[in-house]
Amino acid sequence: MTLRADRVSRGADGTLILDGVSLTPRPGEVTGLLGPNGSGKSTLLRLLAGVLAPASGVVTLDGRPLDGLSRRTVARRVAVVEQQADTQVALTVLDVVRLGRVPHRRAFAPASPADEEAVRTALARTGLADRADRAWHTLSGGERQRAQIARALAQEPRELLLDEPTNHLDISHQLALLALITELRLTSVVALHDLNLAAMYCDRLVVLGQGRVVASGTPDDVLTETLIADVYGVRAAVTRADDRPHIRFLGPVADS
Ligand SMILES: Nc1ncnc2c1ncn2[C@@H]1O[C@H](COP(=O)(O)OP(=O)(O)OP(=O)(O)O)[C@@H](O)[C@H]1O
Repeated sequence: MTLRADRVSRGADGTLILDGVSLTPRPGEVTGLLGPNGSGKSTLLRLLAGVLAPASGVVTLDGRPLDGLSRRTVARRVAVVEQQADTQVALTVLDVVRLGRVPHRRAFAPASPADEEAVRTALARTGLADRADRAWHTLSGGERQRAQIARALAQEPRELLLDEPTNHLDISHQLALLALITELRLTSVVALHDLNLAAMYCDRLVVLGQGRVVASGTPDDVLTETLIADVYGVRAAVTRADDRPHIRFLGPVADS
Protein backbone atom coordinates (compact mmCIF):
# COMPACT_ATOMS: atom_id res chain seq x y z
CA MET A 1 0.00 0.00 0.00
CA THR A 2 1.21 3.45 -0.75
CA LEU A 3 0.19 6.79 -2.24
CA ARG A 4 -2.37 6.78 -4.95
CA ALA A 5 -4.29 9.36 -6.97
CA ASP A 6 -7.71 8.26 -8.12
CA ARG A 7 -9.32 10.32 -10.91
CA VAL A 8 -8.12 13.63 -9.50
CA SER A 9 -9.05 16.94 -11.09
CA ARG A 10 -7.91 20.41 -10.22
CA GLY A 11 -8.45 23.79 -11.84
CA ALA A 12 -7.09 27.30 -11.45
CA ASP A 13 -8.49 30.56 -12.77
CA GLY A 14 -11.38 28.72 -14.41
CA THR A 15 -9.14 26.34 -16.39
CA LEU A 16 -8.81 22.64 -15.78
CA ILE A 17 -5.15 21.82 -15.01
CA LEU A 18 -5.67 18.14 -14.17
CA ASP A 19 -8.61 16.25 -15.57
CA GLY A 20 -9.39 12.86 -14.05
CA VAL A 21 -5.82 11.69 -13.52
CA SER A 22 -5.10 8.38 -11.80
CA LEU A 23 -1.64 7.39 -10.67
CA THR A 24 -0.80 4.20 -8.83
CA PRO A 25 2.93 4.08 -8.12
CA ARG A 26 4.15 0.60 -7.30
CA PRO A 27 5.73 0.24 -3.87
CA GLY A 28 9.51 0.37 -4.01
CA GLU A 29 9.58 1.50 -7.64
CA VAL A 30 10.54 4.73 -9.36
CA THR A 31 7.69 6.17 -11.40
CA GLY A 32 8.70 8.88 -13.86
CA LEU A 33 6.22 11.64 -14.56
CA LEU A 34 6.71 13.05 -18.04
CA GLY A 35 4.93 15.62 -20.15
CA PRO A 36 5.48 18.97 -21.83
CA ASN A 37 5.71 22.25 -19.92
CA GLY A 38 2.39 23.07 -18.33
CA SER A 39 0.97 19.55 -18.68
CA GLY A 40 0.24 19.31 -14.94
CA LYS A 41 3.21 17.40 -13.46
CA SER A 42 3.93 19.79 -10.58
CA THR A 43 0.23 20.13 -9.80
CA LEU A 44 -0.13 16.34 -9.62
CA LEU A 45 2.89 16.09 -7.31
CA ARG A 46 1.35 18.76 -5.05
CA LEU A 47 -1.89 16.82 -4.90
CA LEU A 48 0.05 13.64 -4.02
CA ALA A 49 1.90 15.56 -1.30
CA GLY A 50 -1.35 16.91 0.14
CA VAL A 51 -0.22 20.50 -0.43
CA LEU A 52 -3.16 21.05 -2.77
CA ALA A 53 -6.55 19.36 -2.50
CA PRO A 54 -8.20 17.86 -5.55
CA ALA A 55 -11.45 19.48 -6.70
CA SER A 56 -12.71 16.00 -7.44
CA GLY A 57 -11.26 12.53 -7.04
CA VAL A 58 -9.14 11.45 -4.09
CA VAL A 59 -5.52 10.95 -3.06
CA THR A 60 -5.00 8.12 -0.59
CA LEU A 61 -2.11 6.93 1.56
CA ASP A 62 -2.45 3.23 2.35
CA GLY A 63 -6.07 3.51 1.23
CA ARG A 64 -6.91 6.40 3.58
CA PRO A 65 -7.85 9.78 2.05
CA LEU A 66 -5.05 12.27 2.56
CA ASP A 67 -7.41 15.02 3.74
CA GLY A 68 -8.34 12.87 6.75
CA LEU A 69 -4.72 12.52 7.89
CA SER A 70 -2.74 15.05 9.93
CA ARG A 71 0.11 16.98 8.26
CA ARG A 72 2.48 15.24 10.65
CA THR A 73 1.27 11.76 9.74
CA VAL A 74 1.72 12.53 6.05
CA ALA A 75 5.13 14.16 6.64
CA ARG A 76 6.41 11.06 8.41
CA ARG A 77 5.74 9.07 5.29
CA VAL A 78 5.99 11.40 2.30
CA ALA A 79 8.96 13.64 1.49
CA VAL A 80 8.79 16.27 -1.22
CA VAL A 81 11.49 18.09 -3.14
CA GLU A 82 9.92 21.00 -5.00
CA GLN A 83 11.36 22.72 -8.04
CA GLN A 84 12.42 25.92 -6.34
CA ALA A 85 12.71 25.50 -2.64
CA ASP A 86 13.04 28.79 -0.84
CA THR A 87 14.92 28.61 2.39
CA GLN A 88 15.88 31.38 4.75
CA VAL A 89 19.31 32.79 4.10
CA ALA A 90 20.51 32.54 7.68
CA LEU A 91 20.42 28.73 7.69
CA THR A 92 23.34 26.37 7.19
CA VAL A 93 23.16 23.16 5.15
CA LEU A 94 23.00 21.21 8.41
CA ASP A 95 20.05 23.33 9.61
CA VAL A 96 18.18 22.66 6.37
CA VAL A 97 18.80 18.92 6.46
CA ARG A 98 17.77 18.78 10.14
CA LEU A 99 14.39 20.21 9.13
CA GLY A 100 13.73 16.77 7.67
CA ARG A 101 13.57 15.39 11.22
CA VAL A 102 10.82 17.76 12.40
CA PRO A 103 7.92 15.36 11.69
CA HIS A 104 9.65 12.68 13.78
CA ARG A 105 10.32 14.83 16.84
CA ARG A 106 8.10 15.95 19.68
CA ALA A 107 7.73 19.69 20.07
CA PHE A 108 10.79 21.18 21.79
CA ALA A 109 12.47 17.78 22.19
CA PRO A 110 16.21 17.80 21.55
CA ALA A 111 17.56 15.84 18.61
CA SER A 112 17.95 12.15 19.39
CA PRO A 113 20.92 10.03 18.26
CA ALA A 114 18.57 8.55 15.63
CA ASP A 115 17.84 12.08 14.33
CA GLU A 116 21.53 12.92 14.10
CA GLU A 117 22.31 9.61 12.41
CA ALA A 118 19.57 10.18 9.80
CA VAL A 119 20.97 13.66 9.09
CA ARG A 120 24.55 12.40 8.84
CA THR A 121 23.54 9.59 6.48
CA ALA A 122 21.52 11.96 4.29
CA LEU A 123 24.46 14.39 4.01
CA ALA A 124 26.84 11.55 3.13
CA ARG A 125 24.51 10.06 0.52
CA THR A 126 24.15 13.38 -1.27
CA GLY A 127 27.88 14.13 -1.13
CA LEU A 128 27.42 17.10 1.19
CA ALA A 129 29.15 15.87 4.35
CA ASP A 130 31.95 18.40 3.89
CA ARG A 131 29.53 21.29 3.35
CA ALA A 132 27.34 20.79 6.43
CA ASP A 133 28.38 24.08 8.02
CA ARG A 134 28.14 26.20 4.88
CA ALA A 135 25.63 29.06 4.84
CA TRP A 136 22.74 28.39 2.47
CA HIS A 137 23.26 31.57 0.47
CA THR A 138 26.84 30.55 -0.37
CA LEU A 139 25.76 27.32 -2.08
CA SER A 140 25.60 26.83 -5.84
CA GLY A 141 22.26 25.94 -7.43
CA GLY A 142 23.26 22.29 -7.66
CA GLU A 143 24.42 22.17 -4.04
CA ARG A 144 21.11 23.67 -2.91
CA GLN A 145 19.27 21.06 -4.90
CA ARG A 146 21.31 18.30 -3.28
CA ALA A 147 20.75 19.82 0.18
CA GLN A 148 16.98 19.75 -0.42
CA ILE A 149 17.29 16.11 -1.39
CA ALA A 150 19.34 15.45 1.75
CA ARG A 151 16.56 17.12 3.77
CA ALA A 152 14.03 14.80 2.15
CA LEU A 153 16.20 11.72 2.86
CA ALA A 154 16.71 12.77 6.50
CA GLN A 155 12.93 12.57 6.77
CA GLU A 156 13.33 8.80 6.19
CA PRO A 157 10.19 8.69 4.05
CA ARG A 158 8.65 5.67 2.41
CA GLU A 159 7.29 7.83 -0.39
CA LEU A 160 9.46 10.37 -2.16
CA LEU A 161 8.11 13.00 -4.57
CA LEU A 162 10.60 14.95 -6.65
CA ASP A 163 9.87 17.75 -9.09
CA GLU A 164 12.60 17.91 -11.73
CA PRO A 165 15.33 17.03 -9.22
CA THR A 166 18.05 17.05 -11.87
CA ASN A 167 17.57 20.78 -12.56
CA HIS A 168 20.81 22.66 -11.86
CA LEU A 169 22.83 19.44 -11.60
CA ASP A 170 25.78 18.66 -13.83
CA ILE A 171 25.59 15.36 -15.71
CA SER A 172 27.64 13.49 -13.14
CA HIS A 173 25.37 14.63 -10.30
CA GLN A 174 22.25 13.93 -12.41
CA LEU A 175 23.33 10.32 -12.85
CA ALA A 176 24.38 9.99 -9.21
CA LEU A 177 21.09 11.39 -7.97
CA LEU A 178 18.91 9.15 -10.11
CA ALA A 179 21.05 6.13 -9.23
CA LEU A 180 20.60 7.02 -5.55
CA ILE A 181 16.83 7.29 -5.94
CA THR A 182 16.65 3.85 -7.56
CA GLU A 183 18.92 2.33 -4.88
CA LEU A 184 16.75 3.65 -2.04
CA ARG A 185 13.88 1.38 -3.10
CA LEU A 186 11.37 3.93 -1.85
CA THR A 187 8.12 4.51 -3.66
CA SER A 188 9.22 7.47 -5.74
CA VAL A 189 7.42 9.70 -8.21
CA VAL A 190 9.83 11.88 -10.16
CA ALA A 191 8.89 14.58 -12.66
CA LEU A 192 11.54 14.63 -15.36
CA HIS A 193 12.08 16.37 -18.69
CA ASP A 194 15.00 14.28 -19.90
CA LEU A 195 13.47 11.28 -21.65
CA ASN A 196 16.75 9.37 -21.78
CA LEU A 197 17.28 9.72 -18.04
CA ALA A 198 13.68 8.63 -17.51
CA ALA A 199 14.32 5.57 -19.71
CA MET A 200 17.51 4.73 -17.83
CA TYR A 201 16.29 5.03 -14.26
CA CYS A 202 12.51 4.70 -14.05
CA ASP A 203 10.69 1.42 -13.61
CA ARG A 204 7.49 2.86 -15.00
CA LEU A 205 6.46 6.07 -16.71
CA VAL A 206 3.29 8.13 -16.78
CA VAL A 207 2.98 10.80 -19.46
CA LEU A 208 0.70 13.79 -18.99
CA GLY A 209 -0.61 15.89 -21.84
CA GLN A 210 -2.89 18.86 -21.16
CA GLY A 211 -3.80 17.56 -17.74
CA ARG A 212 -4.62 13.99 -18.73
CA VAL A 213 -2.70 10.73 -18.70
CA VAL A 214 -1.84 10.04 -22.32
CA ALA A 215 0.38 6.99 -21.77
CA SER A 216 1.65 4.82 -18.95
CA GLY A 217 3.68 1.65 -18.62
CA THR A 218 7.30 0.56 -18.79
CA PRO A 219 9.82 2.82 -20.58
CA ASP A 220 9.65 0.38 -23.52
CA ASP A 221 5.87 0.65 -23.68
CA VAL A 222 5.79 4.41 -23.41
CA LEU A 223 8.82 5.91 -25.12
CA THR A 224 7.93 5.28 -28.73
CA GLU A 225 8.60 7.49 -31.74
CA THR A 226 4.84 7.97 -32.14
CA LEU A 227 4.32 9.05 -28.53
CA ILE A 228 7.19 11.53 -28.68
CA ALA A 229 5.83 13.00 -31.91
CA ASP A 230 2.27 13.19 -30.59
CA VAL A 231 3.02 14.58 -27.14
CA TYR A 232 6.09 16.74 -27.75
CA GLY A 233 5.79 17.45 -31.47
CA VAL A 234 9.32 16.14 -31.96
CA ARG A 235 10.63 13.53 -34.41
CA ALA A 236 12.86 10.99 -32.72
CA ALA A 237 14.66 7.74 -33.46
CA VAL A 238 14.23 5.25 -30.63
CA THR A 239 16.80 2.44 -30.42
CA ARG A 240 17.82 0.24 -27.52
CA ALA A 241 20.88 0.50 -25.32
CA ASP A 242 21.57 -1.55 -22.19
CA ASP A 243 18.10 -3.04 -22.48
CA ARG A 244 16.41 0.36 -22.29
CA PRO A 245 15.04 2.67 -24.96
CA HIS A 246 17.51 5.27 -26.19
CA ILE A 247 16.17 8.38 -27.88
CA ARG A 248 17.88 10.51 -30.49
CA PHE A 249 15.99 13.68 -31.33
CA LEU A 250 15.78 14.57 -35.00
CA GLY A 251 13.86 17.84 -34.98
CA PRO A 252 10.36 19.22 -34.80
CA VAL A 253 7.56 17.35 -36.49
CA ALA A 254 7.04 19.08 -39.83
CA ASP A 255 3.79 21.03 -40.13
CA SER A 256 1.51 19.40 -42.60
N1 LIG B 1 -2.10 28.79 -9.29
C1 LIG B 1 -2.27 28.73 -10.62
N2 LIG B 1 -3.05 29.65 -11.27
C2 LIG B 1 -3.22 29.58 -12.59
N3 LIG B 1 -2.68 28.64 -13.38
C3 LIG B 1 -1.91 27.73 -12.80
C4 LIG B 1 -1.66 27.71 -11.40
N4 LIG B 1 -0.85 26.67 -11.12
C5 LIG B 1 -0.59 26.06 -12.30
N5 LIG B 1 -1.23 26.69 -13.31
C6 LIG B 1 -1.21 26.31 -14.73
O1 LIG B 1 -1.49 24.93 -14.80
C7 LIG B 1 -0.75 24.31 -15.84
C8 LIG B 1 0.03 23.13 -15.27
O2 LIG B 1 1.06 23.61 -14.44
P1 LIG B 1 2.13 22.64 -13.78
O3 LIG B 1 3.12 23.51 -13.07
O4 LIG B 1 1.45 21.60 -13.00
O5 LIG B 1 2.78 21.99 -15.08
P2 LIG B 1 4.15 21.18 -15.26
O6 LIG B 1 3.83 20.01 -16.12
O7 LIG B 1 4.77 20.90 -13.94
O8 LIG B 1 5.01 22.22 -16.08
P3 LIG B 1 6.62 22.44 -16.22
O9 LIG B 1 7.14 21.26 -16.98
O10 LIG B 1 6.69 23.69 -17.02
O11 LIG B 1 7.19 22.58 -14.85
C9 LIG B 1 0.11 25.41 -16.44
O12 LIG B 1 -0.50 25.89 -17.60
C10 LIG B 1 0.14 26.46 -15.36
O13 LIG B 1 0.31 27.76 -15.92
